Amino acid sequence: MWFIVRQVNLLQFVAEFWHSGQQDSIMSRTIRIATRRSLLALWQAEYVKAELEAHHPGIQVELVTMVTQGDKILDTPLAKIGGKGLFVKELETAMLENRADIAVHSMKDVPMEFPEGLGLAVICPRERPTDAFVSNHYDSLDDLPQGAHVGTSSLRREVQVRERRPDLKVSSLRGNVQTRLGKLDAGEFDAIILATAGLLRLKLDARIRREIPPEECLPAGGQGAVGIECRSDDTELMALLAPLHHAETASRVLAERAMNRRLEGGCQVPIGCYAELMPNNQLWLRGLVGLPDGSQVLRDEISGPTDQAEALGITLAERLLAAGADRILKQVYSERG
Ligand SMILES: NCc1[nH]cc(CCC(=O)O)c1CC(=O)O
Repeated sequence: MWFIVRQVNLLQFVAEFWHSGQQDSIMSRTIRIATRRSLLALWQAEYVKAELEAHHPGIQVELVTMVTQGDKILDTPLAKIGGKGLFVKELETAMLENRADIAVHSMKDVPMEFPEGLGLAVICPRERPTDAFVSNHYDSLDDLPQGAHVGTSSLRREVQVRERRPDLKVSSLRGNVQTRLGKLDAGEFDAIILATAGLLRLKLDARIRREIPPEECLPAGGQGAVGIECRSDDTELMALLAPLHHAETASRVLAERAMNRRLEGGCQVPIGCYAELMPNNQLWLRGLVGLPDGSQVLRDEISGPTDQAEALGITLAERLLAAGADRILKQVYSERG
């Protein structure tokens, strides 16, 4: 997390550099965006392309599309294939080999550590961070009949669904957003849970039966936020990216990722965390760790100054660990291999 902090300071520097009238040579360069080919990944890359073009008229931006391990392995639950960064490694290699300049990521899929030579330059404004209940027949989890079948790709959602409704059958649902909706429509599930942000970005708002509030389903760290990774030595590029950075979102995601990192969790673990900005520069962070069957769920929360986002995340993680999160996570990892 120190990396973000360092990069944000660096951003201040490059913003000044930018305004000091050095932009002419920069405008002639082409920015290559490495991206996966899923519609959601392409939406995010196109969003960054459009933002760069709006801030820097005349600049050239290209998409370089690629397929990642995470796109290839579709028949195994994410928790089993594990491997942090399943969706990012190929994009990172492309940047390190100078076949691309930036990669655009959903922050919830970005591993905590970056390879030598790469770092997170920018976090863009957050879309809605919640999960969405999607069904062709029912309005909400509470509305589902006894024993109904729910599909979800994440242990975090499974914990919270089973805690609320131990009678429901929850199974793994993999694939991109369209694939998952297709499985629902084919009748494989009575309902599925997806990130609201993905549905909104793909103009699938009509599929959302209910936006689940964080009290009922605490989101994953970084959910709904898009981040931009680039080579750490490319200060010229960072100057161009600087206007896309959103400090409020960055503070929230910093706290969430600090908690995840201290718990050694990623997107594929039964951990929820969600930070909100409150009046007087306060940050409110909530965290959750649980067993996928919902039989044990730990929750805690913390508030403090926004400029201590990272420390708040670490403290909350340590409180959860002291309350037994360690034991819960060990049990989950040993069961899921
Ligand atoms: N794990 C896949 C993933 N990564 C990011 C999003 C949605 C958009 C976001 O959180 O920014 C999704 C789809 C989902 O969980 O339904």
